[in-house]
Amino acid sequence: MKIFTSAQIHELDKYTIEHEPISSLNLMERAAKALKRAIEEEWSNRTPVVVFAGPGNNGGDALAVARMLSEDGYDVSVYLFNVQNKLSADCLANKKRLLDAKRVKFTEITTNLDPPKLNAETLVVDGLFGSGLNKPLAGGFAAMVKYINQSPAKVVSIDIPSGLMTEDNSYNIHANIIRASLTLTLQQKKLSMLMADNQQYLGRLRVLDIRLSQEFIQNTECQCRILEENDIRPLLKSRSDFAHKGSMGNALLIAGSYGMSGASVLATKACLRTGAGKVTAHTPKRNYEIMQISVPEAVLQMDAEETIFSEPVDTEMFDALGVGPGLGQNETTAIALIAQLRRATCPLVIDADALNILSSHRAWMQQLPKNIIMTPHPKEFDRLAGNASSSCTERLMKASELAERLQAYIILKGHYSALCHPDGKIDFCSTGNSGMATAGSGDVLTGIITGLLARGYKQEDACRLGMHLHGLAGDLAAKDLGKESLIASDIIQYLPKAFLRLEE
Ligand SMILES: NC(=O)C1=CN([C@@H]2O[C@H](COP(=O)(O)OP(=O)(O)OC[C@H]3O[C@@H](n4cnc5c(N)ncnc54)[C@H](OP(=O)(O)O)[C@@H]3O)[C@@H](O)[C@H]2O)[C@@H](O)CC1
Ligand SMILES: Nc1ncnc2c1ncn2[C@@H]1O[C@H](COP(=O)(O)OP(=O)(O)O)[C@@H](O)[C@H]1O
Ligand SMILES: [K+]
Repeated sequence: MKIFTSAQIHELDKYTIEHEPISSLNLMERAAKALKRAIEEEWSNRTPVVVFAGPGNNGGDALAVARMLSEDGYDVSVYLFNVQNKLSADCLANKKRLLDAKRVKFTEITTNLDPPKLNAETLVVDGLFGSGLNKPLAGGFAAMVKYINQSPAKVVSIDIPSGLMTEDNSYNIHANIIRASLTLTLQQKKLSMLMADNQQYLGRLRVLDIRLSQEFIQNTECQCRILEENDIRPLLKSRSDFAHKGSMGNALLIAGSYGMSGASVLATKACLRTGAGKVTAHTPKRNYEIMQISVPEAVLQMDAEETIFSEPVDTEMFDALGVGPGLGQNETTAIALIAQLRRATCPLVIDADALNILSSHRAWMQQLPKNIIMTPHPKEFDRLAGNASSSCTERLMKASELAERLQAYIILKGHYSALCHPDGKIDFCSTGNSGMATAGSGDVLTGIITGLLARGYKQEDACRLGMHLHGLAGDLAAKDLGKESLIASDIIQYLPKAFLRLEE
């Protein structure tokens, strides 16, 4: 699914009107029908409805929805905000249709509003502003939003909670954004809807297909998209009948320190489960028995040190290197790590403590080879960037800039993990669930991506497929085991089923 900007959404709207062709008023009618249907699926016509409509097309949608709900027997009161005496053409047309229908209580607000009582039974339809919002809400609109938010009423937002920007909300006024129970967004999710810090406004999110031009959607380039199973399936490599372990990729993982051998166990197992022919784990001596017993399929390469990673190793015979999980941040390890990164001859994934080490030696970042893959979670990214971001969108934009500057692939992990490409594009992962918020999940991802690189996937495909498989395995595990009890090893255990699902 492509994520268009508000400017592109506007173009898409226009293109559909011109090329379907359909009048803009009929397109609004189509959107309103879809909205009305979705509302009726959740609330019966015994629910009193209060509609707040703004002056633009979001308000137009709301007025059309009000008319349709009233036709279906709902008791509807409408408040149309027209403080500048300027309504969009379709909003005005829908005001007329609504008044002609004569079924609703209608108030047009031109100065001050004496707000209606909103109780727990009331359903508020929020159609104040949609994708045309161009600055934070203030004045009477802000007061209205606060009034709605403080009421016990349920709120359904049309297209986007009023006050929330389609893209960046870093500088928005957060108290002046509607907190919806349900958001019915039109055609596609908006960028701001993927950010963790905006979830509080959205409530449940549903996307309604209003049949905007597929031709435009397919032919228009955009910076961001959500990867779906259809995008991922074609990436899968087949396995030749004549495959042997020497032809299926040779992976190296440098992971684990004393007390953190589990990280290397998880990464190594995940790497094996991803199909690599051979996996070598380089780890401190003291982890020998643990590794040997936990992952008998792996080849072990012991560090000279008992408890830490201390010396770079030759990577010439390997097809991929993953480094970082459970590595610790000892100064000796830091020096070994940077030497390792400099001399690595194969594709590289760096994660966890390897990223933390880079954060405390940021000058070294300039020496990183191109096309390196980094997999920070938000805190690791903030350390890497040198300062905390004020919002998730700001962090994402910084990650995208860093990926361009370093010519690297950066996976900013979370719900909707974001893969930032060296060319500025961003792919969001659609799989994964909150059950995966458990220690070790990230080590599993590092193992998976390293395994895919060893199997011969190009960096961008290894990242895309790796994120998707990781989340899908987590989703399949959660289906059987529930989210609460899920642990990182379960993700590994469900990797085979994730592959099977993609191969279906
Ligand atoms: N995309 C589609 O395919 C379809 C879209 N549809 C619907 O259209 C919606 C987009 O409609 P839209 O473009 O008219 O914008 P909308 O959000 O109603 O607001 C614009 C008005 O708000 C004003 N304004 C802005 N910020 C403000 C502020 N802070 N405080 C005060 N005023 C502010 C702005 O005034 P301006 O600043 O431009 O003078 C202008 O008057 C979209 O979300 C969806 O619901 C469907 O009908 C059909 C298919
Ligand atoms: N709520 C969630 N939804 C989807 N994926 C999640 C969620 N929470 C965590 N994950 C995934 O789990 C992994 C956690 O990684 P990380 O924080 O590095 O864990 P650790 O360092 O403990 O191994 C990431 O890939 C992340 O995308
Ligand atoms: K809205």
